[in-house]
Amino acid sequence: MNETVTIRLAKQAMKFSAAHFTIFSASERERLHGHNFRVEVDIEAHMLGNGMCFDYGIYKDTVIALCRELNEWMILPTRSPYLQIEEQGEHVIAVFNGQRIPFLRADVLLLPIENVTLEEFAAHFLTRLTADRDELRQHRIRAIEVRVFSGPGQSAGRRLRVDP
Ligand SMILES: Nc1nc2c(c(=O)[nH]1)N=C([C@H](O)[C@H](O)COP(=O)(O)OP(=O)(O)OP(=O)(O)O)CN2
Repeated sequence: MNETVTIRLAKQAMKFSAAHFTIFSASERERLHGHNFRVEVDIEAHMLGNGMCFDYGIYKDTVIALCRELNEWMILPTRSPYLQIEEQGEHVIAVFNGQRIPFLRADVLLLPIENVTLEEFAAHFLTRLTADRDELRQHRIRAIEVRVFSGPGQSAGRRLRVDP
């Protein structure tokens, strides 16, 4: 059974609201703002007989849980070449181009990404969804693509092919 199928997961619950600013260079960034982000996942897999591939409910729950992890935070990147992050008591200070931008620690989520962009969010979800390679092989998954939207008509997709 070598035929493949693509499962698309784009449930209403695959969303998160977050604040951020995109950094364009060592001296240029956006002002602080937020979005209602949406996530869609395409999973290409082999059919397993019985008229189906793997049970996609597993990944539906995982994507929704990952969205909840990112929901209602001010998100800062820990791997930016242009932003330093200092933690001082109850505050997190984002240091950018000589500016010191304070946030309450309780409002901040530090993510191991280079920039808070659609591309990096897509990579974050993809990394988490493909962490267990044995599970992917067990489900005979060939590739996963994650697409993150910052609003209608604006998204970035990242794709990973899984070695058989
Ligand atoms: N390659 C990328 N470029 C930009 C990104 C990104 O993630 N990757 N992100 C931004 C901004 O953060 C984002 O676009 C700002 O939102 P903006 O588009 O201005 O506002 P809306 O989402 O509300 O869209 P409208 O066109 O204003 O309706 C910029 N570049």
